[in-house]
Amino acid sequence: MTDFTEEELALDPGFAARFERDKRRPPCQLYLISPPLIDAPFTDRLAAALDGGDVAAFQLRLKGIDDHAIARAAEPLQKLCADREVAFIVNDSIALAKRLGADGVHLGQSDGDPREARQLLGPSAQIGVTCHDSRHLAMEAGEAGADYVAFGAFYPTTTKETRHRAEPSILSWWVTLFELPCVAIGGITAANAAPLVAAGADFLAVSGAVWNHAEGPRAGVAAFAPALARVA
Ligand SMILES: Cc1ncc(COP(=O)(O)OP(=O)(O)O)c(N)n1
Ligand SMILES: Cc1nc(C(=O)O)sc1CCOP(=O)(O)O
Ligand SMILES: [Mg+2]
Repeated sequence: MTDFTEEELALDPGFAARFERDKRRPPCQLYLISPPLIDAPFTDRLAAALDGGDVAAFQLRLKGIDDHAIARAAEPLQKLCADREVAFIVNDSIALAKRLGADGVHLGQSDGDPREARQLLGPSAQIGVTCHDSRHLAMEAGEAGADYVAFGAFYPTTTKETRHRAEPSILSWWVTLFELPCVAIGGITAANAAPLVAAGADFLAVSGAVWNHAEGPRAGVAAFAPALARVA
């Protein structure tokens, strides 16, 4: 443990703990979620978003269309992600993630068992699990072999109807106790992201703030850069 002066600790008692935590964890990164519906030019929009700054992962989250249509839409997007070394994650379906040879799958609480996903997708697949605002669900997901746990929604969102509201304290609780990465999701924008980063989020999962940015998706990603720098 680094030594801090009494003055430093009196000014901010949490500083030493955050300093040690942040030394252990890589900087917070963006995890981009697709809009629920896309059209053909979306590949160009994704390319523009990836030009805007570092994106660790892209999740294909299409709603209301069947797996064949998702598979067709996925092809150019998956190639683009591979070219840019961005992890390509499929939402909801273990079977579709397997069929596409995706880098991973994101599972909601009723989308399937992380153990089953591990068996089918193998040891290198990234398996994420929605845990809402529940410490219990997050510990269960960790025990089931998830590669990350996702908490949310932190803010109001128009991308999805949400029934759970999470507070930044669940992130700081998680990162104090566990090494497994945590994702924050729900209504996150460049303007409201700072408390989530300060609380220890390893990834910010973002959709609307990028795709609906007034100056386009490239600017949408670029806008997050200042917020992603963790300030102790
Ligand atoms: C990173 C991330 N976190 C949470 C979710 C939400 O998953 P789920 O609860 O299954 O809801 P849908 O996205 O399927 O509507 C997510 N997709 N990604
Ligand atoms: C897909 C999703 N899951 C959530 C959860 O709380 O589990 S919130 C959400 C929507 C994320 O999109 P945006 O960044 O536009 O709010
Ligand atoms: Mg789901």
